[in-house]
Amino acid sequence: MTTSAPSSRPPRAELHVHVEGTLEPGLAFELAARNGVALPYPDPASLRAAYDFADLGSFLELYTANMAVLRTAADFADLTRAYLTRAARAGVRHAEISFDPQAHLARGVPLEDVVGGIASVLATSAADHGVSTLLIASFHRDKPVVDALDVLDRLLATRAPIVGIGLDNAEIGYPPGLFTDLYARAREAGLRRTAHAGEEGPAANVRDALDLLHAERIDHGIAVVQDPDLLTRVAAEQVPFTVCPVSNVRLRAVPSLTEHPLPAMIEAGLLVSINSDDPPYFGAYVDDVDDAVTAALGLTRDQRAALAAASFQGSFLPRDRVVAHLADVEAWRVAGA
Ligand code: HPA
Ligand SMILES: [Zn+2]
Repeated sequence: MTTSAPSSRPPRAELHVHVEGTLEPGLAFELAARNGVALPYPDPASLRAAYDFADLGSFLELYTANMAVLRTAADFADLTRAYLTRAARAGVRHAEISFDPQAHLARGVPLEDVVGGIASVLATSAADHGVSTLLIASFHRDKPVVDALDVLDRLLATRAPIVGIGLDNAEIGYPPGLFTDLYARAREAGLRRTAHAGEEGPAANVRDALDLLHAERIDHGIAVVQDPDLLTRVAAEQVPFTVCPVSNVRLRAVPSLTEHPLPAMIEAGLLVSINSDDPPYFGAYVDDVDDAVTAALGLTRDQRAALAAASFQGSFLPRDRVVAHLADVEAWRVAGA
């Protein structure tokens, strides 16, 4: 009888990944050639070498510039497919994928092509990749709320297959309170709600995302450790936090993985998962993130299983699906015990 070795990584959900941020330099060059777009780098290796960031702003500049190669529904489909292929290898069983509709509208790419291209691949992701998927429309904090409201209305009018909304881009100077109308409208429309908060900004942004936006989940949220009262509250409420430790180091929100607040968040009893954010830009898909934090922080198998379990518990999946995934995580945990 043969027994297969226990998988080295747990099954997990990825809850914090921007589809535009999954653009590999090789695919960027392929799409550039296909669309007759010139990239200001001679080859993929030179582009990858530019993935060295001083802060969130310098990352957003390159991330936004590279979107120039995404022109057609087929481009968005290819991008999404490439991510799912790699995510499946990382042990991802469920992915909640964000996209930035405003970034593409600003470049004159029709909303239908963006949503249609991504959704065409997500529709069969479980069969094709063994990864179930949900789509999140993420709005830009540094653009006016009326702009976001207009795009949300268009997404609703066209019955875009989105499960919820998010909030991303620059954080400093753009507090959650600017987007109360957007989140109220999404809530009325029955959409789920997540928001980037406390990435570069203060813990108050996490509190405001919860209290003013009624966000159900917080993306990043690492600043929460600076506010003991808030930390106690989010632990009691089991608010999901989608933490991206490698992203935080690469964008210099945190000096190093060993100094990352992830252990403090775990210690406080938060419902915290680990995620990739923008994998090629930060040199790590979620399996690489798992390996890196495990090595840097000395995580135990039980702690890694708890992070994977939290990824399903923090998802927007129905309860019965969460329970089924939790059984798989538990099987992984005991297989290595
Ligand atoms: O981590 C992020 N923060 C803000 N905006 C973003 N857009 C892509 N990734 C991010
Ligand atoms: Zn993000």
